[in-house]
Amino acid sequence: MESTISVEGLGKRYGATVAVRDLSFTVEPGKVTGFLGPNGAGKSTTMRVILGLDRPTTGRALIAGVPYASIPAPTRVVGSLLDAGAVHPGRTARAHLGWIARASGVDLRRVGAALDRVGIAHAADRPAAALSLGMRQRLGLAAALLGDPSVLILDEPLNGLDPQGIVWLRGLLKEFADAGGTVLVSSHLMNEMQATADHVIVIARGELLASVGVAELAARTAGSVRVDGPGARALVPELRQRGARVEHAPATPDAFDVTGLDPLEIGRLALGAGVALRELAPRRTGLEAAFMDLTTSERTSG
Ligand SMILES: Nc1ncnc2c1ncn2[C@@H]1O[C@H](COP(=O)(O)OP(=O)(O)OP(=O)(O)O)[C@@H](O)[C@H]1O
Repeated sequence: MESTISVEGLGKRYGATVAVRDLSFTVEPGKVTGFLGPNGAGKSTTMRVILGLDRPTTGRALIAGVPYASIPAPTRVVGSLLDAGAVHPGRTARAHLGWIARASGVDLRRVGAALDRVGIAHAADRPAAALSLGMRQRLGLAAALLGDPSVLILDEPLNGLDPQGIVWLRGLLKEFADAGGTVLVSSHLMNEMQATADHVIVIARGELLASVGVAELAARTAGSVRVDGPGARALVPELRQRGARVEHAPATPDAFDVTGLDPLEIGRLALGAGVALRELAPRRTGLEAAFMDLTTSERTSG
């Protein structure tokens, strides 16, 4: 079954703090949707409301057309990971999943498969307190996948994963989406989101800033290129003349960050000027630069 998440005019207030205001967006099946925003933007709050863990002050959030609380067997429709620390420290990974399976009417035989799928079968009988952060994150993912859901809602699932783990999770999410699943995943790692997400929803101060395809957003903003070499300074006037923004890289004698020209154009210019470079490398990806632009202008205008 394919399930869309729709957030409609959502508002959430905690006393005097407005965590989310009039937020509307949809998360489509068949795609990985990144959920981005600075600290305190309201991402976790929105995810908790979608999962029925927090009551909205205004508006609503629906999964496949109904609120989470109205889904008859929710773990079979929605898998979630909000806080990987939320495991009883004395309970083993296997017992933790067994407990969730029993509580949600999932066949206990799925536990072993889920442990295998997230790569912690070898640690299945260790108490949760003896698992590393990355292993607890994988256990949380196993719990999310246990009911074979069509929707995944994951809050910062990359936290604590090693580079292999990050690549593994990227593959898992893409596969899940390719099979028609709906994925909403928050992260602060822009490079990773650019590699993983098809679509991003960007919020700040509880408000929607953008809901857009990753490629489109990344293309809107050029990333910066680090240009470093003993004679690089000589290139600066020419770079500026061609419309690039050039900033001296902090704490370096000869390095500059150039925005608005691609590395090949800069390389040709250096070649023409006979300037040797030790570094000519994209630094910020388009998504990271776009995120900074979006959230910084919001901060200064707000
Ligand atoms: N239970 C709560 N009680 C009071 N204020 C809260 C509560 N939960 C969240 N807030 C406030 O709501 C705002 C949004 O927080 P939220 O955790 O949703 O942001 P976030 O985008 O997930 O941030 P981060 O990237 O830091 O995890 C913050 O100002 C936060 O302090």
